[in-house]
Amino acid sequence: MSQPSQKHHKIAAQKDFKKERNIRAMNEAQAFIQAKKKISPTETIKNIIQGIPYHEISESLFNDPETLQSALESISSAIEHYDQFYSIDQLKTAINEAIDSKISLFETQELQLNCELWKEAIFSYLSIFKTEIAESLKDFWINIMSSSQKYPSIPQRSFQNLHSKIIEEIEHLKPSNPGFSAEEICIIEDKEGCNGAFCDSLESIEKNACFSNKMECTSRCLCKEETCLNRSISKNRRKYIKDVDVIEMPAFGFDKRTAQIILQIIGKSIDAKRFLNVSMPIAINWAANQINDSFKHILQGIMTEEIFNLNDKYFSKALYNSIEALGEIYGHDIILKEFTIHQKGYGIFCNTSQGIPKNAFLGEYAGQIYSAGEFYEKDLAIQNSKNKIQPANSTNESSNFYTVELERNKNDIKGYSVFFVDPIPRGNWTCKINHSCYPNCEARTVIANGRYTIGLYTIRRIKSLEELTWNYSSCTDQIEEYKNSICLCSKTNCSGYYLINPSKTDICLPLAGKICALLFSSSAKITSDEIQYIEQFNLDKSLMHEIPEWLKCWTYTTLNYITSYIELRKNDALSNLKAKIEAKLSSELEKIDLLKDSLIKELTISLSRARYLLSNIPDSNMPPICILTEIEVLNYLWGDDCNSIKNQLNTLFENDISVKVQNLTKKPINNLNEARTELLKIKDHLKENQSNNWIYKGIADILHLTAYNQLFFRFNAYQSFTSKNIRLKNCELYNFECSEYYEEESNFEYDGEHLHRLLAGWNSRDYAANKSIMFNGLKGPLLLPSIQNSQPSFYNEISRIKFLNKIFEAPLVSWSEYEEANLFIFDEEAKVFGTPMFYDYVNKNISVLNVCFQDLDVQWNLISLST
Ligand SMILES: C[S@@+](CC[C@H](N)C(=O)[O-])C[C@H]1O[C@@H](n2cnc3c(N)ncnc32)[C@H](O)[C@@H]1O
Repeated sequence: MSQPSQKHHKIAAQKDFKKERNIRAMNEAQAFIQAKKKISPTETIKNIIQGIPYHEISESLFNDPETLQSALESISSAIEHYDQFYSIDQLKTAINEAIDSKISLFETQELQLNCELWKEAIFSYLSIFKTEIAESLKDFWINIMSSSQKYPSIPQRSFQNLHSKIIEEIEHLKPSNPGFSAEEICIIEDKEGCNGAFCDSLESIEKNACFSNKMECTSRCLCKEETCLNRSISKNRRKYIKDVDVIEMPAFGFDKRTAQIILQIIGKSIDAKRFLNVSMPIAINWAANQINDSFKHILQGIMTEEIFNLNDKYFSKALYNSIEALGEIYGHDIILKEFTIHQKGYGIFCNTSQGIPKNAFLGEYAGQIYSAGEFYEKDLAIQNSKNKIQPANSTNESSNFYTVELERNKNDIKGYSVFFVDPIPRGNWTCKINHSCYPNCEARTVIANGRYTIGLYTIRRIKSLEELTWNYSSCTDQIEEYKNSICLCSKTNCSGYYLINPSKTDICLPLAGKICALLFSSSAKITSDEIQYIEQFNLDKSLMHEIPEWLKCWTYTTLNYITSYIELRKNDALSNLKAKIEAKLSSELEKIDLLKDSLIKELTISLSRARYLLSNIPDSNMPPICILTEIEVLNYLWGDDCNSIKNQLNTLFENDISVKVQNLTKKPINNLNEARTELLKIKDHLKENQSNNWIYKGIADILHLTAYNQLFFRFNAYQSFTSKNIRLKNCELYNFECSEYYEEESNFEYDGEHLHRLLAGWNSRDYAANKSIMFNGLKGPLLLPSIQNSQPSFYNEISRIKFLNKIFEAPLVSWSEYEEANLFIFDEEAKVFGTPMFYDYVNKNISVLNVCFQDLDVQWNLISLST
């Protein structure tokens, strides 16, 4: 009986000081929060709880320091345990549990009662500071969101599975189209054996002599047959079998932005990263239903399922609480949008309870092998066929990234080459393995049974239920395609996209350089020294066989160009890194060597494609570019043709009596210099007599550039042609299962300038197909605006200065990249190309290109343009 009255007495006593205490504590806490502005939610809560005058609430508890200490510790650990995020309700539950677990340990009933009172006081304090807690949560969330905003995120994704049924047999060496002879291309010659070192792990195998030379280890090698990874395929070592060791099923993940948000909530400790990289993906993919609020559902699964350890449970609870707490403030629907999982099609998962060990051979990446020429030919035919049904660009479906490159080694007797393995018409389960930025498998080109093939191996131990992944390292130069390739690997180091955009790296040589190479190849004859130079690179012998002389010259010039470019990059690296440590320098040099390899790869692919085209073109000995002779230039500037500059000027000023251009163009001309002088006179006339008319000043500037140009060239158009029909299976075109019964024929119509675009864009695969990319690149540095069509009405003093500055600062940058230059119009049907900026570049690069060009003397002076 005494106890309840004691409680009443205590409560009455508390009422007296409650008001005063609340005000004081609130002031203290507020002062603290104000002083420290943005403190984390945990800190805010700790400050509030520490500010409570415990001795005033419960003297007897306070007089028992040991008990108080232990009770405070349990509250503290309850707060720490949930880490950064709290809602008031979550806190109450946590503190309730923490204090209740202590109450039964208190010896006297009085202490137990005091403790209850104390708990109530804490709750009332938390309610008083509700707004502060919510504010601090909001601040934290806003910080997280603003720093995660820069990462790519998928609003929604509809993945279309290309084909769900695939063959298990490896049929990758049988050509499906007549004329495609991949079978012979991929046979390798036998050589000596290795010394037995570095054969048993993928990390070290690069150092193995046979492997690095793309040779097969055999009984003549000193390595052990049972452990040699280079012999996995030929020895038919254990392969992992679908539906037994591995299983194909829908695969899910989240984007980089979500991964970053989670990391900021749970921290970046090793355990937190392990939770995100390993446990979360397992939970996501094995959750029974992936519905709207599945994120919370998945986290609940981790908290209850036995396969997840205490760390996983701890982090999933922290994350769960955060999502709940934020949902209470912002609304659950809004917060759940930031924690969404998406499907990435199907994937392959480890289906054995014991997992898969490191360095295990999984299987061959089976598929049809194509040479580069054949592969792109087929790709264009597929596009053509698809466009007939659905116009180009009308679909946002992400592209087909099933094809894998297979490189024949540069030491191979037949020379270096690149092939493409396409699993769509005939592949196996390995083509269903998804990409990851932190993969557990790797694809390697190996030699097995005398042939090149791609083997898939594990590079880490794979846990039961874990998804198998490898890093695609695939490039696309189409920015839209790149942007659509948002990666759902859900890893802490995710790069954001599963494709690489080469323009983001530095392998883009300027278009002027590529046109320059074409220009020199068309005017030169190949010498025996140059042939020897090409031979050093050991390019595929069949690629160089029976090709026109100009293409050999182009190969030489381009190789020379790549070598000089790489040398320049290395010299830069050496001078920049001199003061730095040697290890950094060697890794920088290694990167530059890799860049060289990738440039040579692109050159090889372009050559293979050019050969394919040339076999269809009857006039293939004609080079694609031709420099205009003096007479041709004279005709272009001052001839009677309606497109000559003189006649364009006449048409332009036909009705303008204030401009006496007609009179000036009547003068008979005997040579090129006279024509140039006349053009400059017209330029001066427009500038001086029409000083307020900026339209004329714009034309005058273009005339100036035309008159000073020393090098004009044109593209020789070849005959257009339609490629031979290619038989395509329905699975290559639609999302049906692959079947021999449904086939259709398709081809591609090549226009007369397809080859030019292909060679001018030799490290850009879509150049050939896309006319506008090349034309945009030519605008300005290689093609001047049309005088007749350009009447730059907004051309004024400011835009002129900006425009000239751009030319001086970056003479080779396409004009489509800056606003002022777009005041001019370019003739899409232009036949004659060339600008003084390009001529200047050609002259500067003569030594690099090692081609004689003396007959063009440099007279041009850009500075005179600005006056
Ligand atoms: C070789 S396939 C992999 C199997 C594919 N998921 C399927 O169901 O057929 C490559 C395609 O899978 C999807 N994919 C693979 N890895 C991905 C990732 N990390 N994120 C998003 N999508 C991915 C992309 O659509 C890609 O074009």
